[in-house]
Amino acid sequence: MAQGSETVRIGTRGSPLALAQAHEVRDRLVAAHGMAPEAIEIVVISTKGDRVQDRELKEIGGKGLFTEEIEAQLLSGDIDLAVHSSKDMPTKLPEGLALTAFLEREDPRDAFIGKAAPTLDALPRGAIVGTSSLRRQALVRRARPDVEVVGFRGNVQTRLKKLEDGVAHATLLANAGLRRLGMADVITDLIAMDVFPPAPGQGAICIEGRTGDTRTDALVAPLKHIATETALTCERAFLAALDGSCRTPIAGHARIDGDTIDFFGTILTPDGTVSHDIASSGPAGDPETLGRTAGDELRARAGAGFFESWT
Ligand SMILES: NCc1[nH]cc(CCC(=O)O)c1CC(=O)O
Repeated sequence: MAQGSETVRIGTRGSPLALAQAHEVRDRLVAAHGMAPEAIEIVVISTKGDRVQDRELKEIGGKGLFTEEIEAQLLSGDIDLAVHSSKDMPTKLPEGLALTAFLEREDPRDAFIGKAAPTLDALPRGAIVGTSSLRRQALVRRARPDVEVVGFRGNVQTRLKKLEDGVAHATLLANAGLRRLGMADVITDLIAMDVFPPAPGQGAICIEGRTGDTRTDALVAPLKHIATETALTCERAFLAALDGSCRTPIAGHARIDGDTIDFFGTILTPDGTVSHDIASSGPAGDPETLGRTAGDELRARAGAGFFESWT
């Protein structure tokens, strides 16, 4: 392990959600291996995405906004593994790193947190919905072209505070994240996935490690959930085929049913007026092909102009 010591060092961002996830991984490692909790150290690493709070994420751009500094410490050996939300992970990782485990996915749905009304459907005309996610902005506009969407950055707590302060009448957050924070009581509705398909990877915690690091691979092996890994491989192949950047609203979700993967994907224009959907199924043994094929097909159907019209 790092620096020749026996201690396992877990790198994470410092947001309350990231810390909750890192602690969950620590607890599971302790339980799986009967380790002493002190043998696992949680190392908080500040990323560019955490530091820049005054601009929209799509303006700062670039992939790996929340991962670069963490990955540098993985490569240098300062940490042994990193815990992430799969949803925040770029499709391409630096040479020498890999996603070595996916924990069992929790509910992938988006939660609606409404002050003016309990559901998106019930919001009055002209109500303000705060969300900085391009996917959620586009999906809200598709479902409710008569409401106003405003950017809403910051961590989960910051966004809920803005809602309390009356900056918006409603917001949307991942159910899984709110549950991990013990904050599910703020939810007023869970939105059906056909109206509001989740982001690829939503609800699944993943572990990033060094390729070929057999010691950490063995350590995380008991935490692996194979159906989640299969689903995530499919969703990430879909995203990669679309060259998903921070600027394109993309939703995608794979579900494993026995030997079959059922995949559903959507791309939208940011204003929600144009969207393309795909539903396809394939063998669980080849999630990569299913995801990539779905992405290629949506890309072809949308046409090049679709992606260039707003970037
Ligand atoms: N970009 C922030 C982020 N990354 C992952 C989650 C939720 C937890 C998850 O999807 O596992 C969130 C917050 C949110 O979208 O509400």
